[in-house]
Amino acid sequence: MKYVVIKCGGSIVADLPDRFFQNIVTIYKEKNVTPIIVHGGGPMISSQLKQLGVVTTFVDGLRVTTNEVLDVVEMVLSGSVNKQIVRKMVQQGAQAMGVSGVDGNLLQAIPVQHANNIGYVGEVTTVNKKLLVNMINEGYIPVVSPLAIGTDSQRYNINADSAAAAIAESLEAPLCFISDIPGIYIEENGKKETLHHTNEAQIDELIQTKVIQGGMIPKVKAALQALAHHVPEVAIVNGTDPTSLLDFMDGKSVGTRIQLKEVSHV
Ligand SMILES: Nc1ncnc2c1ncn2[C@@H]1O[C@H](COP(=O)(O)OP(=O)(O)O)[C@@H](O)[C@H]1O
Ligand SMILES: CC(=O)N[C@@H](CCC(=O)OP(=O)(O)O)C(=O)O
Repeated sequence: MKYVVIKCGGSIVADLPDRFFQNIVTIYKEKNVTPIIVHGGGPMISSQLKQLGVVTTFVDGLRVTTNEVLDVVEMVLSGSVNKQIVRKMVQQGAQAMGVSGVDGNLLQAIPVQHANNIGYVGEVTTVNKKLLVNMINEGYIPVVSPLAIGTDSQRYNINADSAAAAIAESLEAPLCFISDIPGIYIEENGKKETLHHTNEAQIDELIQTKVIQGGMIPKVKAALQALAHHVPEVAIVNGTDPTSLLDFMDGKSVGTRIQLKEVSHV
């Protein structure tokens, strides 16, 4: 069976047009490729924390996660955002099933290694592929929220880009990041340009020079990690562009394609 992992960023989820969800159904029903949706929800978590008067901070694009923060992360991601996406898919005539990475041990994690103490932030060690495949065989499109469980039953907050990469690795499936930008920007002669292709060496340089910042850091790191572990293709595309996802599926030039090594594109 052919799969594609579609990661919907929290920056764009609320603005994704019906057409985007129709395109996912087209991929499933007409192209015979099974989509697995993984979503974020960073801005929604931040706004809920703000309403509760909890200060939130990020280190290298990862949210410092105390137990108090973790409660809100789980409520927002596995509750409202996950169900919003499931409903959108159902509206387009698909059977979708929302699960958190905690359910059925879908995502198992250990604490992320970081120089600072960033709390209950995890990195995925195991994906329960059998559970995903069972859901798919029953005719459901999985919609996954990025929490995970540890061997000690501790919950972990997982950056959604890295959760999507781990799932793509386990299925050896292409990975498409849906975001609020048309791809990775660079500055050329004082003008913002979108890179059509990039690779590990250039990404390292763009992080060093702070051209790539914030939430883009875990995204490109997840992309490179996935490519190093049998994921055949990765791109970052804009979710409001009506054809970007279908163009990605058709191998057309869209957004920023990421490769490990520089390849000539003439
Ligand atoms: N070089 C860059 N090119 C494009 N976006 C960048 C770059 N550096 C930082 N960003 C930021 O990364 C954001 C996308 O990452 P993130 O906020 O985590 O979104 P998502 O919701 O897709 O996970 C963009 O909205 C932009 O503000
Ligand atoms: C550890 C960590 O940072 N987790 C993220 C999980 C959500 C996420 O990644 O959402 P986006 O895809 O919208 O960025 C967070 O708490 O914001």
